[in-house]
Amino acid sequence: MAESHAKVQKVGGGRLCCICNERRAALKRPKTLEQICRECFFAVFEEEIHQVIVENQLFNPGERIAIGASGGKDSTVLAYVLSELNRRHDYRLDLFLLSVDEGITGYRDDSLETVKRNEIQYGLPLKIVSYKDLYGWTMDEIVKIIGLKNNCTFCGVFRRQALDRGASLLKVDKLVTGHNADDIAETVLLNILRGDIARLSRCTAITTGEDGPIPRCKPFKYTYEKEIVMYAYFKRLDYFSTECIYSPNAYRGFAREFIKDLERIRPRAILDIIKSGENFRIATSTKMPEQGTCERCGYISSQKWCKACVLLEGLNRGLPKLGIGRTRVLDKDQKKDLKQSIGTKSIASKQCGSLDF
Ligand SMILES: Nc1ncnc2c1ncn2[C@@H]1O[C@H](COP(=O)(O)OP(=O)(O)OP(=O)(O)O)[C@@H](O)[C@H]1O
Repeated sequence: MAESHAKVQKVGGGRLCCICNERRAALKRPKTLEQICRECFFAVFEEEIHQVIVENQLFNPGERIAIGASGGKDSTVLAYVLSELNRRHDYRLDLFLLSVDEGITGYRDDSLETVKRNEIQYGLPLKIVSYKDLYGWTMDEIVKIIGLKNNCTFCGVFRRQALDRGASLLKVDKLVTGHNADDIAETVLLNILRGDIARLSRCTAITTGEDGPIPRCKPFKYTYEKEIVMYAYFKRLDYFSTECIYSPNAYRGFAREFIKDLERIRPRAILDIIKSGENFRIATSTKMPEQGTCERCGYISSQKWCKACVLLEGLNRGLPKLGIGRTRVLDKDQKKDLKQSIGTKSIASKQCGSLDF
């Protein structure tokens, strides 16, 4: 509701909450610009997420659910709110925290300490899987070789698979992540800017991977980042707020700033971009990649080898740019050898590994 529509009353110099009309307003809700009190903010924030869960039938009673927990604000609020809603509405879910340790000194080691505290605070069992154990490399080691420019490709591709592997170790039915409305609007824009039709057609789905090993859901699909921060602040949740030290992704940064500018002028812009993304119709003549399985590790892939295996092969052969479209670094024989083993003409990838949720 726009502020002009909200019934605004004042008491002793302060406005009354436009929802309960009893308590003093403590904040202006970023999504609607309503002046509301803290208690009503908690109630509407949680109720909207509950409605998204119910309307989209995200869970079934008795399911085991892993929460992708990075220690950051989004996944911390997700873990907290999901445990609350699970109790309040008797979802009957078995919740777990699942963290991926990418091996980034001074960043992930600190944020994992936060997740370990969350494990105790929320009473949710925690499983940690690491890049070092799964792939034999930490991100610190990869960055030493590849530099800062393309490291997000490695990290995004490896994390996606690591979360699936962790989820399968936990034997869960689904994995939920803290991707919020801002993240999704940003990804819609990036996929348009890159002309990535395949990703554009799936990036707004609230549940993905239903045909893969473990479906993924985004209960915060319509939740604004600013509201998540406010919720965490007012609830005094314990989360880690430092940005990744290896994340210079300038292109995504511009998209993010652009969306924040639009939001300042018109808060609904975020929801409208998501809606536009949902309503794109892909021409039937557009060729879409066919999903199969990686011949090497068995993970889902539209090529002979999955992206993680291609990147890993490059690292292990001392040719780290192999999977990021730098085939110029190879001589003729190496290129031929590579094509045979990977079974694809083009192994070029997108710059950012996190365009797929
Ligand atoms: N290392 C990790 N371990 C487990 N889950 C992760 C990890 N990194 C990201 N995720 C999951 O993916 C979601 C989106 O991650 P992203 O890197 O975009 O971080 P973010 O938007 O800052 O989220 P957060 O505030 O939770 O860190 C997170 O909310 C979380 O659910």
